[in-house]
Amino acid sequence: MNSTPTDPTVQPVPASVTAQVDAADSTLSNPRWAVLSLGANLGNRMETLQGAVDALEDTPGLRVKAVSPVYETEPWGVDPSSQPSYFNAVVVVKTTLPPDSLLERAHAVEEAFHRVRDERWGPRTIDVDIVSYADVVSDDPLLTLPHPRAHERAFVLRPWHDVEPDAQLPGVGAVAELLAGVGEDGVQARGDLELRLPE
Ligand SMILES: Nc1ncnc2c1ncn2[C@@H]1O[C@H](COP(=O)(O)OP(=O)(O)OP(=O)(O)O)[C@@H](O)[C@H]1O
Ligand SMILES: Nc1nc2c(c(=O)[nH]1)N=C(CO)CN2
Repeated sequence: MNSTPTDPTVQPVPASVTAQVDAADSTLSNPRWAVLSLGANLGNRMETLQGAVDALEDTPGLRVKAVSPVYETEPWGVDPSSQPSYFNAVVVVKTTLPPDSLLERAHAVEEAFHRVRDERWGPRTIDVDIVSYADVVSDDPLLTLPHPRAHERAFVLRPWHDVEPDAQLPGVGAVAELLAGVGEDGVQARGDLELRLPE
């Protein structure tokens, strides 16, 4: 049976769908580098951080390429005596997931470790934030890139600098310079602890 352009069953594909599929196709054939920040200040912090690294590596379309040293850090953004200290680290990944799927996966990892969201900057078993995704800059509140507070957080910049000394926070500046600007108070290297890079 012939279908002609006037066939009412052949609907044009909306431009927004075409754009989304094209974007997904180009991401699939072109893996991107992304940097994720991990933080934990409830429960067994090391076990949870390692579990999060392993869960990320178990994600189809995502490979963990580098894992930073672990830092014990004062809670940032709140009275530091009001919460337990955090363990923080960053991971550098290469991924064919587009940014929104990477965020979904980050949230799934948080849920797997029973993260509860009640108060802003409240204590948590695990927090997985997307610090940067390739050179993408976006002010979408659902996924702001780079992370809107990464440049003021030594608990992100210090471990990132360890694994990528020449890194740039897209649209903001060199990680080394941002780190020099914020200083390293309240950020203590835990040389006695180490996260394993999945095999
Ligand atoms: N780069 C990003 N990484 C992770 N979440 C983001 C990002 N940009 C925007 N968000 C949005 O922020 C929401 C709240 O995130 P979350 O609960 O992790 O915040 P938080 O860790 O308490 O604070 P902060 O955002 O300051 O780290 C998420 O549901 C997500 O939609
Ligand atoms: N030290 C430290 N402080 C924080 C952290 C964190 O991971 N480490 N995460 C927060 C919300 O993302 C708020 N405050």
